[in-house]
Amino acid sequence: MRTAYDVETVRTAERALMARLPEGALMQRAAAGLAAACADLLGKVYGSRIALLVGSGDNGGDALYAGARLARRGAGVTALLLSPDRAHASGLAALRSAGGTVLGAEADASTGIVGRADLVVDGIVGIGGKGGLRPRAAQLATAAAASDGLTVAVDLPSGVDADTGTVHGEAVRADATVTFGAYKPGLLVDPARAHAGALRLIDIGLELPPGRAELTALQHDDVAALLPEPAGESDKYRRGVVGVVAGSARYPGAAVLAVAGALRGGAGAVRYVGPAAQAVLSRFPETLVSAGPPAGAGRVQAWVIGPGLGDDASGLADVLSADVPVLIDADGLRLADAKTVRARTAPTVMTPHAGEAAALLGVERGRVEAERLASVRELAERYAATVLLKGSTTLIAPPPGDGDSSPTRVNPTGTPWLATAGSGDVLSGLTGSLLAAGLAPADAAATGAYLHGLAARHAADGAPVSAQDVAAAIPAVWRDVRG
Ligand SMILES: NC(=O)C1=CN([C@@H]2O[C@H](COP(=O)(O)OP(=O)(O)OC[C@H]3O[C@@H](n4cnc5c(N)ncnc54)[C@H](O)[C@@H]3O)[C@@H](O)[C@H]2O)[C@@H](O)CC1
Ligand SMILES: Nc1ncnc2c1ncn2[C@@H]1O[C@H](COP(=O)(O)OP(=O)(O)O)[C@@H](O)[C@H]1O
Ligand SMILES: [K+]
Repeated sequence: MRTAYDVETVRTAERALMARLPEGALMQRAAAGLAAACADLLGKVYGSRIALLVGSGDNGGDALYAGARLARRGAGVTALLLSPDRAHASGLAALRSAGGTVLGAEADASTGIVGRADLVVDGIVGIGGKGGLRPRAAQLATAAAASDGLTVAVDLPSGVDADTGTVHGEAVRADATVTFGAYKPGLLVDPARAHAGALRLIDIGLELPPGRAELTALQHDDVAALLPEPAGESDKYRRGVVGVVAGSARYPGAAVLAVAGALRGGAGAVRYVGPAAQAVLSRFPETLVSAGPPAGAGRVQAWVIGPGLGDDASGLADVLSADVPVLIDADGLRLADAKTVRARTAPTVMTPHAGEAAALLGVERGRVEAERLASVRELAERYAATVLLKGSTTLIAPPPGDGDSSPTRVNPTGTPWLATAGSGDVLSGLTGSLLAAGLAPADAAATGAYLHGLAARHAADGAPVSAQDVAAAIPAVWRDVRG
């Protein structure tokens, strides 16, 4: 599991550790890790040209000390100082005595040092950054973007918000980020994540309380432990039955795709209720179909409602009053009333994309995309539901009061190839099936998103995919995760 902590928690852990260590020891650990990562990226340190972008805080100190280490290995290192009189004094001394050059940031305009560097080290700001980059810092970020060399961010790409993943104006775009002690939420959530490049975590000895994590990302082992597996005494009912209320005369395909996802999600049977039964049966004869209403369809352990429903709200009351987990997607999100959802006693999972989330929150889509973490948490609170916000970073927020041990999850497996019509329908069926198989709501949502993202990568393999391809690839990635 990857775990991210907010700045306040990291600072507290740093203080506790610093009190036990000699002065400067922590920064030396950070700088050693940073220098090693830079050397890996460069391949050959001797003779390389390195530009350090140095702000006035400890982030700049890390860059200066790492620069000194690289200068001692034969690199030509130049530091560009944003505030010469406030730059980290002992870091500066170390760089100078290792043979590095120190200039004011304005020197870049006349010398073009950043543009010609093999490696640009962004030590402008780290977790002490506030708001958007100030104009001179922003100029350096622009110069780094235009450089021929690679850019490594120290702790965080300067200009992104560590706690929220928002980006205010110009920010450094790194090829890699070397972060210290713990991942910060902004490194895992877009739009900031897209600025971070490849992540490398350096252990500097911080002890972080697991219960204070802001964000977790499941990895193979975590997901493998959650996947349902039939036991010897299983039958189709014990494995769970998922009911799917989806599709319409206009959108029969949404029903087919939701059922396609559901059939691969571990439930023992899939019931389909709605007007697209012929389309579903011709593609998946194993589906149990009925014309409705949902209450008359027979027993189910979880419902999925919404994909391709159009304006048909007729099944909604039955489904929302059922005492089993319900996943609401697509048109269902628009049709469901917040009060009814809040009043449910069994769990509810909602799966909006940014546009749907914006409509539910009454804000512009752009705001949801800029503030994904705040948006998903706000929806989870409003609806007292587990909310899975889809998109370039898929986030899963549990309802408030779900226990401190349940932080927001971020899915690490997505791919932009998933942005294809109908892939969300596959995800809702898949996740509903995992709910029916007995996974807790946040686990079902995180596992569904994980498998769905991996399936898209597997199916795409560098080429466009359709939603059907994604569904068909689920068994292969399930096997892969089980290892
Ligand atoms: N505290 C510790 O024990 C350790 C800290 N480390 C480093 O220290 C960093 C934190 O250092 P600081 O607390 O000094 O803070 P930073 O160096 O991140 O930033 C503070 C400085 O940046 C300036 N600044 C803030 N917002 C700005 C903006 N929008 N535009 C331009 N300049 C801005 C401030 O004036 C201040 O001088 C970490 O990110 C990490 O890189 C590491 O050395 C590991 C150990
Ligand atoms: N840029 C992106 N990067 C990664 N995944 C994406 C991106 N854009 C969309 N997705 C994923 O693609 C799927 C699209 O779902 P959705 O928007 O509901 O489409 P549809 O309604 O056509 O099924 C979601 O799983 C979402 O997370
Ligand atoms: K930085």
